[in-house]
Order: sequence, then structure tokens, then C-alpha cells
Amino acid sequence: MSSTQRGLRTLLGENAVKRIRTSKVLLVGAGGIGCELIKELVVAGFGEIHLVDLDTIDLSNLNRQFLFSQQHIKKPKALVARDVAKEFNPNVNIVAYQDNIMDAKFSVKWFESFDLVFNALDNAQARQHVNKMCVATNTPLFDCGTAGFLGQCQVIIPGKTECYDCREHPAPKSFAVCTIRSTPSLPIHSIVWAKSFLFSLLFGPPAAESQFDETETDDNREELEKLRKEQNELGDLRENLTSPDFMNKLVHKIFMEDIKRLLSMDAMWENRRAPVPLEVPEYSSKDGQTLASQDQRVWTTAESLSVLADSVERLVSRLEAEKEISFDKDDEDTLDFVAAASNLRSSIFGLGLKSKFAVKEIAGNIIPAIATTNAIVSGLGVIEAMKYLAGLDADLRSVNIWRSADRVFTSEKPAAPNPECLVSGVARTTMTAPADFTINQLIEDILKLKLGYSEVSILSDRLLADPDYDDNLEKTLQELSLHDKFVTVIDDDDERVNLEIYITEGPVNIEQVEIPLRPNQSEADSELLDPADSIPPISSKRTAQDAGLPGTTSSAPGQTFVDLTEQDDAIDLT
Ligand SMILES: Nc1ncnc2c1ncn2[C@@H]1O[C@H](COP(=O)(O)OP(=O)(O)OP(=O)(O)O)[C@@H](O)[C@H]1O
Ligand SMILES: [Zn+2]
Repeated sequence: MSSTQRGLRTLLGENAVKRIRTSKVLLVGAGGIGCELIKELVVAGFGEIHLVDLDTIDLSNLNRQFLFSQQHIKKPKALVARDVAKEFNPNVNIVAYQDNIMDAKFSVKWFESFDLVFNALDNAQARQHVNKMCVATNTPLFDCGTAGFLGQCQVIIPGKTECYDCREHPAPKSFAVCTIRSTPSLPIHSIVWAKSFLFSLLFGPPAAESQFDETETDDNREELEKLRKEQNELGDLRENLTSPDFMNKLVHKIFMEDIKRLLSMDAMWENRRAPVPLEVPEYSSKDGQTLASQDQRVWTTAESLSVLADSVERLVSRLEAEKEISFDKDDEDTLDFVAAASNLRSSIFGLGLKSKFAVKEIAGNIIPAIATTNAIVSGLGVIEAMKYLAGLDADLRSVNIWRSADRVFTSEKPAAPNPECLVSGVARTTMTAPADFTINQLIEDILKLKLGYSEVSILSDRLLADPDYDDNLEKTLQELSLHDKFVTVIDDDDERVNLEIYITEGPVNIEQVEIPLRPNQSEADSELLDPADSIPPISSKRTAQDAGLPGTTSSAPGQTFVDLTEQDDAIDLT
């Protein structure tokens, strides 16, 4: 027995140490926090640890993800973390998966097999998914997150405490479309334009909706009309990505014609510096790669055009295999495109130019990760998990690390679940049904006949049916890929809380369930902590957007689905 474990026995007693040794733990994420957590868990003597991470090791991870070194670059994080951590304590059984935790194979049944779950994730979508699976399976979750010097470990005991989604996360700040598209006044506006508008329209997946604030007013109606026309032209250009003339056409359109069109709106430039259409110097894509590697200095116009031309060639050649490409600050081809295009736009509008390195920081919206904060938060998470295993429920605390003169740590007793929460405040059941079971059968035979609903809406990750939408009624569970997934049933009479049904394949059968009435709003409020006393959770993603906190993917009636992967442009520069 190690000295750590002897210390734990003195502190928590023999029983707790035994529970630590026999418990089965899931750790999601093997990045900055995950590396720290697995070390803590292994050293503390947790017996069985399952580790999931979808990513491979990048050079930029090495400064803080201390389990990884140069020879591990490009290898799967989960597998390398398992091998290295095992050396600290060969008695621990570590099972590693290089996989997305949101994959259907990590089913409710699989989650149910764990005693504890730790989140060490960098995005809200995955955290919300794990939160939902833990609440559905009644599994305690310790959600760790850091953003620079700030950190947090939220303790989530389903049914007893708040969950990740019990508090609303403030919507990320977004830029007005006119600032980005017509009147940029800061380098960041050019960067957002290059990344979220130009790059996404040329190479990205089709956006469901505009990522900018497009609220129409009397003042901007004409402008918005022009911008839509411009956008359609860009869509046409995308059709010709492989034509040898593409780069010329692109440069001509976005840096000359579109700028002239903007200039024709005289009123816009009365009190602003008017943009100057680009005078295109000689350039060659051949120099692109060499220039792109010079990431600490500002490129000239000709150099930016060379990098742009070269990155377009690289991206276009990838499109054969990839169909569409998303911006990623660690993907050099996408970063080169954004760095070059944004600087060209900045020079047109007379804004400051930036090195590729600086663009990476802004476009990736990075708050530098601090290894010490990750280590502290991980330690706090494991302490709370040990308290839980020792049966010290009353002593459980969610802990925050602040950067203030008088207090670095604050801790709070986790608040009670919010009855209005779309994860904690719903009823849940499971059902089995065969592949050819239709949505109509689900509504008529199960929901109406067995559970007594009169009017319902059904959602999964999208709307499947409601009283006015019947396109899917004859579609089967198999066609809609609904096995091993949750569907949400909303009572359109507004009486009962939402019902989440987890569907697996088998003969038709539904587990009986009591569906409570919707809580009265005022009663619900009085049971909760005063939000002013509460500290909103921090994401572990080191972007200002996630530190400012994500939106919600919940399936409330009338609420639109927010694809969190598309919110990367929300940049808060505080
Ligand atoms: N859906 C998911 N399934 C599994 N692992 C995930 C999922 N989403 C994120 N992760 C993992 O969570 C980890 C978060 O770690 P961290 O915040 O240190 O990010 P990073 O990508 O290593 O670093 P950075 O973003 O700063 O470059 C990453 O290793 C990432 O691969
Ligand atoms: Zn909740």
C-alpha cells in the first residue's frame, strides 16, 4: 500500500479506501484536466478506470498535458494516457477508448455500470451529453473545468443536486452582421469575417442559420439586402472551387467588387474611414508554404495573397476526400486561409495587421491554459469524489477558483435540482420496440393509449412530429436511427413535465412511469438558491466563448436547437 493510500485510510477509514479500490470510474477527456485527473485517480488507488477521448496528441498539448511527450504526437490521447498512467500504479485496470463519448455505443446501460463519472471536457455539447446520461442513470458526476486562472469542479448528484443544465448559461456574445460584413473597425472583425463568413461559405458545412445578429431595422434593410446578394454570389463561386481561375475570381470579388459595392453606399462612409479596394500586386502560390511558416511576423499584401492562394490549393485538394472542412486553429490549412484573408481585409479597411500567430490566438479565441489551475481543479474533483465514496454527502461542495485578492477558493453546497430544468426536471422511462415500429405507432399505441396523452410533440435531435407536422409519421425507428437514443415527449396540453424515453430494440414494451405535473413557476423559484449567490459553471474549454458559457441543446417546446459546434465565433474579448 502506498503512502497516499495509507494517508487516505487514516483520513477516511478502511471502508472508504475499499470503496475507492473497488469502484468503477469513467473519465471523459484526456486533455489538460484529464491527464491530471487520471494521475490523481491512479495514485489514489481507484481500481477500474475507463478513459474516453476522441482526439490525438498535438504538439501544442505538450506544455501542460504532462503524460504526453514528443514521441506521442499524433497518437490517440486515451491510449497513451492509459499506458503512461499505468506505470504509476500497475494494479489499476485502465480501459481506454479513442472515441466520441456521444457515440450511441456508450449507451445508457454502459453509463449505468459506473459508480462515478468525471468530465474533463472542452466543449459544452459533450458536457451536456454526459450530464444527461448521468442524470438518466443516476450516476454522480464531477464536472471539472478551467479557463486560464479560473476553475471549477461542480458536484452533480442526480436527484439531489443541480445538474449542469439546471442553470441557464449566458448566451455567447455575437457580432452584428453589419459590423462584420460592412463596417469592420477592429482586426478581430476581419478575423471573424474570414473565419465564420468567408471560410465557412467556401469550405464549411452548410450553416443552418446565420451566425451573426441579423436583426432588420429601417436603417439596415437596404444593406442587408446587398449582403444577401453578395453571399449568394459566394455560393456560386463555391461551385467553381476547382476551376483554374478560382483564386482570381475570388480575389476580384471579395477584395474589389464587394468593396466597391460597399463604397457606393455613401451614407455609410460619412463618418467613417472608407475602405480602399485592393490593388492586387504580383504574387505566387509557390511561396505560400514558406511564408506560412513565418508565423511571428506580419505579411505584406503580396505575401498574404501568396499564402491565401496556396492555402486555397491545399484546401481544395482536401475537398475530394473530406466533402467539407471546418475551421480549426490547429489545422494549418484553415488557419493559413484565415490569417491571409483577414489581413487582406484589414488592409482594405485600414485596420491593424496581425501575424499568423496572433490570428491563431484570436480566431481560436484562446485563453492560455494554465497547468496549475488544471492540477488544482483535478485535485478538488478527486477530493469531492472521495467524500462521496466515504458517505460524507453533507460535506460535498462545488468549488470555484477565482483570481481575486481576498479569496482564491469559494465553495458552495450544491443547490437542489431546478424543477424547470430540461434534464433534471423531466420524467424518464425506457421502452423496447422493433426496427419497423413507426412514429405513428409510438404516438397512438404507446403515448395515447398506454400513457394517456392527447396531443404530443416528439423530438430527438430535431423535431420528429407534432400536431401540425406529420411528415415522419410513417417512418420507422430504424429509418430515423432512434435505437439507443432518447426521444423527448412534450405534452401539448402543457400539463405534464416532458418525458424522455430511451428506446432500445426488442418486442414492443414500455416501462410504466409516473409523469408529474408541471411545477408552478413561483413554487419552483422559491426552492432554489438565489441566483445572485450562485456561481455559474465554467467550461474547461480554453476559449472565451465557453468560459462565458454555452447555450443549450435542450428540447423545450418552441425552442430552436443550438448547434454548439457552430458557436465558435462568439468572442468576448474581456
Ligand atoms: N465528445 C467528446 N468525446 C470524447 N472526448 C472529447 C469530446 N469532446 C472533447 N473531448 C476531449 O476533451 C479534451 C479536452 O482537453 P483540453 O481542454 O485540454 O483540450 P485540448 O484539445 O487538449 O487542448 P486545446 O483545446 O487547448 O488545444 C480533449 O482531449 C478532447 O479531445
Ligand atoms: Zn438540471
